[in-house]
Amino acid sequence: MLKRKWNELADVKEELAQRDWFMGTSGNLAIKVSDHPLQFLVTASGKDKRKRTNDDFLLVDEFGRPVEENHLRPSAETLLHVEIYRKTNAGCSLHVHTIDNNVISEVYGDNGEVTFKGQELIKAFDMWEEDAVLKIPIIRNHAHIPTLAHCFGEHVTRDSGAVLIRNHGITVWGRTSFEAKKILEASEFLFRYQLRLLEHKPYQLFKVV
Ligand SMILES: CSC[C@@H](O)[C@@H](O)C(=O)COP(=O)(O)O
Ligand SMILES: [Zn+2]
Repeated sequence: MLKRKWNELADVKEELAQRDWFMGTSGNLAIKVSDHPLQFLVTASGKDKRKRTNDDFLLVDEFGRPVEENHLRPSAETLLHVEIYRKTNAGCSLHVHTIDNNVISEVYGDNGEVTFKGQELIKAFDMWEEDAVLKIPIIRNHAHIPTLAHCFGEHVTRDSGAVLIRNHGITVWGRTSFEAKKILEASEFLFRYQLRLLEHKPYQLFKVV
């Protein structure tokens, strides 16, 4: 089981690396391994996530503490992943920094959310109605990680979702790694679309959905 989950997360990491979504060692990923006790694999802190090595992940418990002591440190943002696995049935959570998600978080940060409507790709969030509105919350980038995790956790109410951290990045989660990756890719598509749209229609910034 552990080996299978390890390889699954390593494959996701490789795909996201191919998209160049781990600039400057940023980003962290996690995958649940067991519910009782709650344990998940998380990326080791500060690594170049474009490389595939035997030190890429370590197993942590429900508090984000390593299950076995070794030379690896869990991601500095492990507590955000803890929020997800404690509160939902999610199986995988992904955090990346991209230019697009950072710019969107700054442009819409004062609103506390960015909304999308009338876009085919919001179906990736399981929203199928024609007039559905997707809201992605934007939270402050608290340097104190327990505070950041607490603010983040207030938006973790479903088994899949996405939260932007202002001028930092996005964290998404899903029941499976497939779903988490789908939500991440759809979010980045929507962000790039919105930024491109603003180049052509700057007044769209003030449009209320
Ligand atoms: C220099 S990368 C930025 C980090 O502070 C952090 O935001 C991040 O995403 C990666 O931290 P990590 O501890 O490697 O998981
Ligand atoms: Zn980060």
